[in-house]
Amino acid sequence: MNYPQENIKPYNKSESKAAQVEKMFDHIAPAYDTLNHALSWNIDKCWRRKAINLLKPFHPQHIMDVATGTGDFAIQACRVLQPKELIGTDISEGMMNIGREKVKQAGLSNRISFAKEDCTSLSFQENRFDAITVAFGVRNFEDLDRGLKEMYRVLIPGGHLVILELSTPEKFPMKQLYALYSKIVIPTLGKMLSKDRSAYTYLPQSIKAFPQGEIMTEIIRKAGFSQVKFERLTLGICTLYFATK
Ligand SMILES: C[S@@+](CC[C@H](N)C(=O)[O-])C[C@H]1O[C@@H](n2cnc3c(N)ncnc32)[C@H](O)[C@@H]1O
Repeated sequence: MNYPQENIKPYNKSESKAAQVEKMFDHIAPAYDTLNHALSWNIDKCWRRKAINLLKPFHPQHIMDVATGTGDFAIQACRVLQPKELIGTDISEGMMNIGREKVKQAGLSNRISFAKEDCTSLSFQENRFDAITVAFGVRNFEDLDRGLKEMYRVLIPGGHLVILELSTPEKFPMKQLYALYSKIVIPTLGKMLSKDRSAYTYLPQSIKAFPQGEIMTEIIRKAGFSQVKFERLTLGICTLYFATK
C-alpha cells in the first residue's frame, strides 16, 4: 500500500480493493450514467471534451480507454479523434455491457471494442497503443503505481496519456460548498438512485484521499512518463493530467 486511497474500500476491510470495486460497479452499473450526469450537473461532458482535445494534434490511431465503464469517454473520443481502433478496458463486465449496447446504438461497433482487463496487470504487449485515456478510474486502482507502469509499458515511445480525476477544491468558497455537497448530496442521491449507499460514501472518501495536483504529477513521473502537466478544472473539482512516454 503506497497511497491512502488504496486502503479505502467500498464494503469491508478484508476483501481486496479490486474485487470490491468490481462488485460495486457491477451493482451500480444500471444507475451509473444517470447518477454521473446528475451529480456533476453534466459538467463531466465538458471535462471529457477538454481531455480528448489534448490528443487531437497527435492523431492517435490505436487508443485504449482504461476504466472505460459504460463507454461515454470511448464514444466521444472515437467521434472526435476517428482512430482505426479504440479498445475500452475495465474490470466490470456490468459496466461494459451497458457500454457495448451504447456503442452498438452509436454505430461504432466496427471501431470500438471492449475487453475485461485489470489495468494493474494488462495482457497487451509493449508499445501497443499510441494514446491511453482514463476518466475517473485511477482513484479506484488497488495499486496506482502498478497501473501507471502498465500504461507506460503498453504505450509507444512518444505516445500520450490523458487522465481525468475528481479532486478536492482547495479554495474558499468552493472548498466549503464541495465539503457539504460530498457529505450530504452525493451519498443521499447516490443511495436513492443506485440503492447502494456504500458506493456513494466510498466516492467522496476516495476523492478526499487521492493524491492531486503536484503530488499526482510526481507519481506519474515516477512511473516513467515525461512532460507531465496538470490543469485544475471547475475550481478544482476535477483535475486533468497529460503525460508523454
Ligand atoms: C467511475 S467509473 C468511470 C467510467 C468511465 N471512464 C467514465 O468516464 O464514466 C470507474 C471505472 O473504473 C473501473 N476500474 C476500477 N478499477 C479498475 C482497474 N484496476 N482496471 C480497470 N478498470 C478499473 C471500474 O470498474 C469502473 O467502471
